[in-house]
Amino acid sequence: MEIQPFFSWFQSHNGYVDTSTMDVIQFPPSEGGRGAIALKDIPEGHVLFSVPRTLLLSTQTSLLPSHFGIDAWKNFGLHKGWSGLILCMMWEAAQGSESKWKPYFDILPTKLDTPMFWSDADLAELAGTSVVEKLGKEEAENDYREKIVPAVSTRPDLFPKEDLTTRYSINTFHLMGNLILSRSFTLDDQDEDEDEEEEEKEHATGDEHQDIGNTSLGSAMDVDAPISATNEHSEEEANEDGDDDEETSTLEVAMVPLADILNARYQCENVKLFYEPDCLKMISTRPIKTGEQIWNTYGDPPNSVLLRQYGHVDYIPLLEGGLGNPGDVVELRADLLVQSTGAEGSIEDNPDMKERIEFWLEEGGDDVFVLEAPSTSTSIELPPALLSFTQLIQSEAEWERAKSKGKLPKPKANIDTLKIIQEALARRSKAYPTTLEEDTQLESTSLNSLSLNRRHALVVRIGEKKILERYREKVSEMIKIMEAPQVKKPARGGGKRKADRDSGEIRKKRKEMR
Ligand SMILES: C[S@@+](CC[C@H](N)C(=O)[O-])C[C@H]1O[C@@H](n2cnc3c(N)ncnc32)[C@H](O)[C@@H]1O
Repeated sequence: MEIQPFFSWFQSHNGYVDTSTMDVIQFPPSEGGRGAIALKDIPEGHVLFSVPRTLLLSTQTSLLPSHFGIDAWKNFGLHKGWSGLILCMMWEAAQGSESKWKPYFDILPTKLDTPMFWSDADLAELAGTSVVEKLGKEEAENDYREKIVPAVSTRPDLFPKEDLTTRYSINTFHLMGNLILSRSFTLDDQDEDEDEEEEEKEHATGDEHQDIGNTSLGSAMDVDAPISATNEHSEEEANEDGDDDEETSTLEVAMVPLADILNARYQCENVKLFYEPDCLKMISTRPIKTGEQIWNTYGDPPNSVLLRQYGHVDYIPLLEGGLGNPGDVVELRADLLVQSTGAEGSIEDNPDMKERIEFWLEEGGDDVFVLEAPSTSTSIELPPALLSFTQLIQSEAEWERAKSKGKLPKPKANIDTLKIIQEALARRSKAYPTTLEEDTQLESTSLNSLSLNRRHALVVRIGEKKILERYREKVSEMIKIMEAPQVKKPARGGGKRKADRDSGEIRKKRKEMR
């Protein structure tokens, strides 16, 4: 796709792009495909391009909501969640050259690799990973049926009947939804920005630019797992139902032409988007050498999130060897820990357990524990929240103490807690139909002959399974140390026997664990 007509449109609408410094070219698929390249050495703090706010495509800038009528827009629930922006995009695209954004639509992809578009057979390859349960296809399609279809059918003047099965079809809805998912930016409310800027000036921080953050902080298709609550990554994900919580109501989700042409890779970011009252500026955050790719950041999420939101994975050298995403995580759901206590039946049928869980949630606990990839070969730590929760569900004494003090248990590792975690990790591993050994074998023999979707699924699975394996080893080791008999020091004598040396080691480790 030729980029020049897009550049001409961009510049003729007061967009600025330093074409002597950057260009848009085709990189290999493993480097993101189309992206931006530095044409010369770029110092830190250089403005590569600036996008006037009038060029952003959002429900605030599209003419559709006012043509439709703001009251009607609200009556159909289009002011909540992401369906309003999806409808604006479908409508703007349908206007062809009548739309201000025609040259922008001309360069947007028409096919995406996100799992929303995968066959069931390919989706099965993701079983056990956290991609499938968060896909939200059903919820998105409910939105389509309940908001979009009724809205478009009332206004044949805006949405001609002959366009309904093409330009306003469920497929177009998913395409636009996933374009938002992989390319949109979430902007703070402008008035608030101005207030903040005032404040900044008062505090004279010296930084004149407001940092916008990264692309795509969520989408209409984003939903949480049945009992999962927020975790580190879900903060980056907007909620699909667009509930009127204050957080989402002051945010504007917008497509930002040109800013969304930048690829990203784990910790490669060399530019960032900053906002000013009238425009958004892409500014280098470190020096960039001639010929290097200009990388934005998507927040360095794990591969499960990268794949679900963007349709690609990071596959780069890892500290411990092999390739993958250093930001990978595994999610361990609280209900798996409950099942691993041996508690019979569902939580609903177990009033005692239900009370403990409610207490946990009321005290601010999450119902998913995130196990992060170790940053070095020795640095695995069990998340304190995981230990605290397991204490709460396992120990009568801890539960009584927690209730009487109104405080969650201290995160302690004892044999009983660790055995429950060990069992939960074992069950978590069984959620994948294949083993780590089978997957790594496939990776070493056939990765490149697999289809793109299967390759991506394999990389996501391996990343999660490797982390699980490390945590399982760690927990087994902790249990072994705790179960080892305490050996008394020999009263006297010369060289220690091996058993004694080992127990010395064990004593040392026990100390470290306390
Ligand atoms: C914000 S767009 C970036 C521009 C995009 N390459 C284009 O041609 O328009 C995000 C999309 O770029 C691709 N992408 C970005 N970074 C990538 C990477 N490191 N590896 C592979 N694909 C990447 C993914 O398809 C993703 O959904």
